[in-house]
Amino acid sequence: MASTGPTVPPLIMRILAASVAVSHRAGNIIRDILKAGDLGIVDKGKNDLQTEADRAVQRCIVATLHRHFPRVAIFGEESLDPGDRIPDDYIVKELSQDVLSHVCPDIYKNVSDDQVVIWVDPLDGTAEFTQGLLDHVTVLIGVAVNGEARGGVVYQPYYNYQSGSDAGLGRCIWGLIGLGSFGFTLKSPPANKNIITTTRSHADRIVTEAVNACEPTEIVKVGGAGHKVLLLIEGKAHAYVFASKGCKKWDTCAPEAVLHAVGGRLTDLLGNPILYHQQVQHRNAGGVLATLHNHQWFLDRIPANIKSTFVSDTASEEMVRLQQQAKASASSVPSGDTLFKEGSSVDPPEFHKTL
Ligand SMILES: Nc1ncnc2c1ncn2[C@@H]1O[C@H](COP(=O)(O)O)[C@@H](OP(=O)(O)O)[C@H]1O
Ligand SMILES: [Mg+2]
Ligand SMILES: [Mg+2]
Ligand SMILES: [Mg+2]
Repeated sequence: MASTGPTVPPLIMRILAASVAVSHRAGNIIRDILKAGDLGIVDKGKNDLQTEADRAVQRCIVATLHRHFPRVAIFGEESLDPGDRIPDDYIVKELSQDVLSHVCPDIYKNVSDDQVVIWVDPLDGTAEFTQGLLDHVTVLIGVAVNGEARGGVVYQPYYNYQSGSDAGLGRCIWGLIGLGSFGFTLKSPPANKNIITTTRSHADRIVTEAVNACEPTEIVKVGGAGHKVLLLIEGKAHAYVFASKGCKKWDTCAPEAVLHAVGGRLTDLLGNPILYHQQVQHRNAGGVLATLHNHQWFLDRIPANIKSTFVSDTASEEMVRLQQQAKASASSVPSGDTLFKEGSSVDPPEFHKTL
């Protein structure tokens, strides 16, 4: 009788195992670049910084994941020259055995390459990184299945950096909806307070107004979407409120999956899901609201005049669909798809399957 060799774990488990493994390498790259001292900072726009660490880590993660999963779509935040040489030691061949030791939930067993999109933020919290607020920095790898955030890795390279040399530097948190999240201790926030976390470096009048409308007893302004979601799952904040279109899919995909896997929610400000399929616009034009508990209570606090300026992904896509339908049925009708085009045109170019 022919032997049936070792069974290959399901795709989603292999992607998470490769992502966890490469996130540790990413942490080393970030720490080495900071130690070397030349951050090579450029401003990609207005208050939108990029450093050599962002560039190097994107090369490492995208090249590694593309090598393992050549048919899976990968979007990274940074726009890089596809001709860039990638050092051999940037390709991480190992898979995390810790991830593979978990049993894959049945719902993912038949997921195939074309159903998956990976969203990579090589360094989240760049502004704070350049200012030495090192625990705000995370590396984010989000795994979407059929347009929904399902799995995520949030690696914090400077976790413990102020705890003395005995404390292990860096930690990896990962999760999969249906399986759970690992690498931290889940804690609820204090019941007698209402701590709101929000941006430290991208605030404006509307961002502040939305936070104040949530009746905070305390406001924690810190960098990074990943870091703010860590505050939620470790009981240090009740809600992450960001009434801005500045966050992108790579900022929210991994944190959303990790949060959701422990019972929390991350939606836009209208309470609608953020979408993560291949064709979706990259910016979160509906803003961001994340909580571990009482999501609806916070949604109800966001003022209607603020809500009316945000557009959910579902609504944008429906609008485009209707416009395409109208165009097809009456070619003489002038096209009016300005809103979606505006949203798309401000997105930074992606590095997608260019390796
Ligand atoms: N107005 C804006 N323009 C560009 N990026 C923005 C932005 N507002 C938020 N972001 C991005 O969203 C992430 C979280 O923002 P914040 O730290 O302000 O809460 C950061 O990711 P990066 O650091 O990966 O670029 C940040 O740059
Ligand atoms: Mg950035
Ligand atoms: Mg980011
Ligand atoms: Mg980034």
